[in-house]
Amino acid sequence: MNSDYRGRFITFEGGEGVGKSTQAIELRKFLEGRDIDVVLTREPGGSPGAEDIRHLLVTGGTDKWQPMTETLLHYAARAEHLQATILPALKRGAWVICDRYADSTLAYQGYGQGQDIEKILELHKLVTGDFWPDLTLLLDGGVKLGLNRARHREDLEDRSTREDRYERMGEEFHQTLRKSFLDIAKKNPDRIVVIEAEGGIDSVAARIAKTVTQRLLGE
Ligand SMILES: Nc1ncnc2c1ncn2[C@@H]1O[C@H](COP(=O)(O)OP(=O)(O)O)[C@@H](O)[C@H]1O
Ligand SMILES: Cc1cn([C@H]2C[C@H](O)[C@@H](COP(=O)(O)OP(=O)(O)O)O2)c(=O)[nH]c1=O
Repeated sequence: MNSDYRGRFITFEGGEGVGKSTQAIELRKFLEGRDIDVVLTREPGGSPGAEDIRHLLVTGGTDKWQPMTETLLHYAARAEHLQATILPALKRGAWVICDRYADSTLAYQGYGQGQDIEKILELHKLVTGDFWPDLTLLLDGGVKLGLNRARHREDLEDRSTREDRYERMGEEFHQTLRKSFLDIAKKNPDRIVVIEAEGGIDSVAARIAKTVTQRLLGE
């Protein structure tokens, strides 16, 4: 537990389109129903400066950045987001739900794009003071299911502003990601819980509510 703060820090992780944003909203409803003050945010982004950096990362050609540059951009965004949004909320006692955080850097830039995992962990210490969530919910489901859900969502968006740079990295990349997230979960069993992403929104939400109740509400 991050005992310096009264609030709790919960992150959602997993591949594209597995339902992270949907379930983050469901979890907010669940916690607010228990009179908990909730801040819902996302990475990359979540503060004005970090949202500017997000735009550089999620649009344009798939190979527009050197992998090291890409890692540093994610950490630049995270530094802004932590200081401007996450830490102030936790200090005042709110619970922060964040759609992606540092496990995404390990999976995408580390396992996916070949950056050295130990170097990313060093960078994490340097930038965040080794700040990790109290609980991470890893949504795990078939890659095709996620990419199809994500594409369906994007069909509804304006083509010129689509945030689909990572989705265009190909199915093999996303298969690697799924294995990477499961590997990261195995290495961090005290922090990360794997949640089955298949099934309707309500049944996934019920699995998550049960986990959060057991792990953080002490019931
Ligand atoms: N359990 C579910 N069953 C069917 N469709 C879902 C489910 N969860 C989310 N969706 C839909 O799939 C798409 C991607 O979900 P989203 O929450 O945006 O995923 P992510 O944040 O992981 O990319 C959205 O159109 C969403 O409405
Ligand atoms: C936080 C983070 C995200 N990403 C990528 C994963 C996502 O494809 C993209 C944008 O995140 P997001 O909007 O959450 O994507 P989606 O809803 O489709 O899952 O940024 C990284 O590569 N490294 C990181 O550290």
